Amino acid sequence: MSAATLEQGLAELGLHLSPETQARLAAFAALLQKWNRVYNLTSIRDAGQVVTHHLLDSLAVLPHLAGIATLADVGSGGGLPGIPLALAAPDCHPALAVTSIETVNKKASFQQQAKIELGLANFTVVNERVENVRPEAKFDAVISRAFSELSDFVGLTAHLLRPGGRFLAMKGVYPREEIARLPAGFRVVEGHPLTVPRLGAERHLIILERN
Ligand SMILES: C[S@@+](CC[C@H](N)C(=O)[O-])C[C@H]1O[C@@H](n2cnc3c(N)ncnc32)[C@H](O)[C@@H]1O
Repeated sequence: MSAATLEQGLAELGLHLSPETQARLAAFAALLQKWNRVYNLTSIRDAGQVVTHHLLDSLAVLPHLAGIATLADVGSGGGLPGIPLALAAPDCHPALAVTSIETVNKKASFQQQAKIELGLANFTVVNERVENVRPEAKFDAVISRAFSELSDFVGLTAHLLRPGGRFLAMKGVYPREEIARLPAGFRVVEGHPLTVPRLGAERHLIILERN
């Protein structure tokens, strides 16, 4: 993994993370690559692409998390975007706690191992189908990347949100057709184009609320 690519990418995102946090992000990337061989966590195997497609892509949403203290990452796979967000939070969003929900046991086990190895106090793993999760306290927001189309995302996760909570959907091209298929009771309140350094692909963060 190129530490310089990460450092430069973070600067382009306007994120000021300490050298220690950057080292922990690099350590997570190394864990992901190491365990990918066994657990098949991601199709991305190139070290540089792990930085752009996983670390920087996940962290690009950070400026849009203002006011959110509890965040559920649904269908998190190898811990994306949840683990990079939890790693960066102490430097730029100290109130943030991330709960990661993943149904596949081996992926959740990887995340638990990463939590232990990286000492992630603000990160919790739940190995369960999201529809079966009944949190003690509902979340300020739920986020997902590459999980499902918008209508399924809101349908499967609405029970996790506190009143006034928000759905954050990380998407590629602006998902006009998915928005048109949203069920009644949900609306898009913000749509942000995201520029992820060196990714070379469109990204959008779509923010939704209940009506
Ligand atoms: C395409 S992967 C995306 C993983 C990660 N978010 C990323 O961007 O790399 C979708 C993940 O959602 C998980 N998943 C699918 N249905 C789920 C459900 N009902 N509850 C929890 N996780 C689910 C799958 O096991 C898979 O790991």
